[in-house]
Parts: sequence; structure tokens; C-alpha cells
Amino acid sequence: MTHPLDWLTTPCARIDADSAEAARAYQNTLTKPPGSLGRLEEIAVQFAGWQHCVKPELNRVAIRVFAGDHGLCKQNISAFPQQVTAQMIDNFVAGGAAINVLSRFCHADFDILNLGTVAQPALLAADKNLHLGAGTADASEQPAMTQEQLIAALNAGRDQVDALADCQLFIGGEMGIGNTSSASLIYALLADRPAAEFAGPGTGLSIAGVTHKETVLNRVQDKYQVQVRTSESPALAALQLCGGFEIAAICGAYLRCAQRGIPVLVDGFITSAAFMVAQSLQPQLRDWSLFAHCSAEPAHRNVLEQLNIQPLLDLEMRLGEGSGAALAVPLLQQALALHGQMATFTGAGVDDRL
Ligand SMILES: O=C(O)c1ccc[n+]([C@@H]2O[C@H](COP(=O)([O-])O)[C@@H](O)[C@H]2O)c1
Ligand SMILES: Cc1cc2nc[nH]c2cc1C
Repeated sequence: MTHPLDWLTTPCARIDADSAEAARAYQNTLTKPPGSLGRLEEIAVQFAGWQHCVKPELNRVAIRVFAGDHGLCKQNISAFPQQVTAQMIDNFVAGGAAINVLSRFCHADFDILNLGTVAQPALLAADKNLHLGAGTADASEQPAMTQEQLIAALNAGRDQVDALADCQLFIGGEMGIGNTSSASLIYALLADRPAAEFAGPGTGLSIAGVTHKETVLNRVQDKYQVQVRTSESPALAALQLCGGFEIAAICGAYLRCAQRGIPVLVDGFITSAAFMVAQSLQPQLRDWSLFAHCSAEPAHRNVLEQLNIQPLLDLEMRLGEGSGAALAVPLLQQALALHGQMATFTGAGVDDRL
């Protein structure tokens, strides 16, 4: 009997170690002291393994923003009202959001998918509105998602990736008022640590607002911790219990990317929670991933440290939408341009050693 989520554990694509090794050797023939381009050199080597060639390129980037509302907003855990999610979707369609600007800047293929909001966006095409629900349920009262909604959201992320032709890098962005709470709960439940350790201001809560959020999140964690700990798949259980639709879709998208041989550039605090769930289902995902930045949401730094991940940038950003990842694309492109276009010691007639 097949299960609709069997695809989650399909192995990741093969990384070509020979191309990576050849690229590393080639780096050392370029007119610079070996290692002097620091982590830029390793980026080129990673892309060589991903693209199975010594001189990889990065011209085709896909950015998909996944949106959804959160029932937990009823508990007053965000500085912004829930209808902002749908309003921002219209802003994405109109091209006025930060991710639109950054996406245009790096000539990315941009699209948005709404998995379920309380308000209806006016400008989004009907086929981009999935209506899995009017947001998730309030996780402090009942599981955020039903099993059917979880499956539909994971599969929606997979389907977005399956529809990509010829993509060299995938960025998942998210928009969902209240979703820092879902991310914090996922981290807390999987680490079996108090949720308050992962709670922060999100879009801009006051100190008192954060204290209230901590109380709410601790209560939700108490409600679900045993269930998660004893579940067959703690990561999927935490995702279903705490939401949101957009986090599940990004989780599905990341896994499909690694299965199809498309590297992913993880954005910020919320997308890292999607990554954590995905990685626990398929540990090889790590080898297909880069992390764009350390978010200003305070717990992100600890989460990245726990995962032993060094992100590319640290700019005190906390916007989401995939913005930190889109910002890092030109950096990756420059790493590959240096690797592919610099002269070699022999070619330039430069002495390479004493
Ligand atoms: O990406 C991040 O690191 C990040 C950190 C804080 C907030 N956000 C964005 O802000 C929204 C969630 O914040 P909140 O306070 O409503 O939970 C959501 O739309 C995210 O895209 C994003
Ligand atoms: C305006 C606004 C834009 C966003 N983009 C991602 N999350 C957001 C939250 C708010 C409030």
C-alpha cells in the first residue's frame, strides 16, 4: 500500500564528487594565494558537485513565496493583524514588496502561492489560491492542520518544484502573520526545550508582547510535547500540530529540490524551521543546501549554531519573503564568476610558488 507521503523519503540526487574535486584543484591554479577567496572558493566547489561540471554557472534562479494564515493569531502573538498576509499577497502580485525588487534585481523567476488565508487576496490568480483552509486552526486549542491539510501543503510545495524547468537554485520565501510562533514551536518541540527560548519579537512585538507570546507558546508546547516525543515522526507531528501551511509547503519544496538535484538557498528564521523538519526526514538534504543569512529574530543564531551552519550574511534582517536569500544570489554569482573567469598562473605568466 502506498502512502501519499511516501515520496518524502525518496533519496536525494547524486552530487558529483569528481567534479567537486576537479573544481577544488582548478581553484588552486587561479592567480591568487590558495584559499584567499575564503568561503567563495567552497561555494564554487559545491556548485561544481551539484552541476556535475568544473565551471558551474548561476543564471536561472526560482523564487516561490508561499503564504498562509495562522489560527494562533487569535492569541495575540503578532504585532500585525492577520489580514496583512492577504494584503501582502496583493503587494507581491503588484510587484511592490521587497522580494519583488530583489527578485527583479537578480532576474529570478518569481511566483507566489497562497495556501489559505483569512482574507481573500484580490489580485492573485485563482489557480494560485489553494484554499486549504481560512488559515490554520488555533494550535492552542487543536492541531493547526488536519492530516489531509498537512499532506496537501507538503504536496503543493513538491508540485511547485516539479513544475520548474531547468532551475539552478531554488529560494523558498514565506509570508504569514504569526508564523514566527509556528517556527519557534517546531524548534522547541523538536529540541524538547522550553518554547520561550525560541520566542522573539517577530514583526516587532514590545517586550511585554514577547513575554505574552512566551506564555502562549509554552502552553502550546505543554499541550503537544508528549505527543511529538512519542510520535513515529516527531518532525511531521510538530509541523502538523503547530503549522503553518506555508512552512509545510516549503518543507515539501526543499525535499523535492534535493531529489531533483536543485540546490536550495534557505532564507531566515521560518524557512530554517521548514528545513529542520525536511532534514529530519531526509538528512542528505543538508548537502543540497546553503543558508543565506542569520535573521535578527534572536533564536535564529542558536538554531544555526545547533545545526552547525554558517550562513553567508548577517545583516540584522528579519523580513522573510525569501528576501535574505535573494540578496545573497549576486554573492553566489560572483563566487562562480571568479572561479570561471579568473586567469590561471600559467595562463597569465605569474609565478605560483617561491
Ligand atoms: O525570515 C525571518 O527571519 C523573519 C523574522 C521575523 C518575521 N518574519 C516575517 O514576519 C511575519 C511573521 O512575524 P510574526 O511576528 O507575525 O510572527 C512573516 O510574514 C515572516 O515572513 C520573518
Ligand atoms: C508589512 C509586512 C511585510 C512582510 N513580509 C513578510 N512578512 C511581513 C510582515 C509585514 C507586517
